[in-house]
Amino acid sequence: MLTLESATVRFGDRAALDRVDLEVADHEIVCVLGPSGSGKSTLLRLVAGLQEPDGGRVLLDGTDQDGIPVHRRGLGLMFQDHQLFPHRDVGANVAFGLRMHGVGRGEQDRRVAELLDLVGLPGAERRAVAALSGGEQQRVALARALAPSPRLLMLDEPLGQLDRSLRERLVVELRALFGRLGTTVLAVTHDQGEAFALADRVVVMREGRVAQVGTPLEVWQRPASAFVARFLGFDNVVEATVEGEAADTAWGEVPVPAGSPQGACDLLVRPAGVRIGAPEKGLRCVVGARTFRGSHVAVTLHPEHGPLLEAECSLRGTPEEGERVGVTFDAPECVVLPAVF
Ligand SMILES: Nc1ncnc2c1ncn2[C@@H]1O[C@H](COP(=O)(O)OP(=O)(O)OP(=O)(O)O)[C@@H](O)[C@H]1O
Repeated sequence: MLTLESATVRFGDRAALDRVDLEVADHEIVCVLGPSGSGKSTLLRLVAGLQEPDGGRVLLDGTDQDGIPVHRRGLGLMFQDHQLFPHRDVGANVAFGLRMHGVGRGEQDRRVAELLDLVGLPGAERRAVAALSGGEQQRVALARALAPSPRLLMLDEPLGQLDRSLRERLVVELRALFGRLGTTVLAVTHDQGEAFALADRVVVMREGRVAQVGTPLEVWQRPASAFVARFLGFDNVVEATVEGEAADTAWGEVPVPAGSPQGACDLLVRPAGVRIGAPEKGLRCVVGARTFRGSHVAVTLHPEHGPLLEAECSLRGTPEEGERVGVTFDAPECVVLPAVF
């Protein structure tokens, strides 16, 4: 469906996109993630035709899009700078793209009603946009983007302005809706929870390049680098030298799974793999801050040597702040990361 071949965009002497290759298959939901300034919006704008490439190609269904304007690319855009028309009602907003395509009035009305049903706002045609909640406005914007049946739907921070609980609910609804409609989606978000819940595949960007592509599970289980691991919120990352099934680190020797790459690397220890026990066994630590996270408690540990460690404790098994403990590590939760980009 969508192919980027060595896509490059420069602003001055800085590459906002640097030889990016990417494939999005029919019916696939791909989310682009990355820190601020990593090139996510530039990628979206390039595919939309709002940004000229300085190198490489954008192909849609095998056709080079060079010189094809935005409105001829057959895309649905739900961008932050494409807000709803505040003085038109919901129906007129949703019908906008259909009118542009010269769809007749009767067909417009039928399609608008169908889309409002789909996004969970049945019968909302005559409501004023200004009187809708943030979540409802987001659904109207989505219905408007979907109305002309785009071959590719592009979303820029689709749920950005909504509060967390609404986002979590909508993201599940969106995934189900796209699955039902068979919509191909390319979305950009800086919220990894949102990306992981929505996407079939995620693309993690760093400084204009792709740092990792994979299913949410693959990326979560096997971050490709220390950068990706840290971006996902894992802080227990240290330099290490692996020999056999042991890694030599600033925390001392840490066991790693059989078959791990050998030699100099970065090592990720997931918080669930940090086992807290009696002070006489393992790495001596003092318990620091404890943060309640709903299903568990995140505990910061100050080791006698090496950087701070985060441990995941059950609600009942959390040690007291200031307590002296001993830490051992679980090999299955230790991931050897290639020491590259
Ligand atoms: N029109 C422009 N002129 C000059 N530099 C630009 C322009 N647009 C983007 N950039 C630069 O290109 C880089 C990538 O920007 P981009 O907006 O694509 O990042 P992003 O990942 O979407 O960030 P954010 O999450 O903050 O929106 C940044 O360094 C940015 O400053």
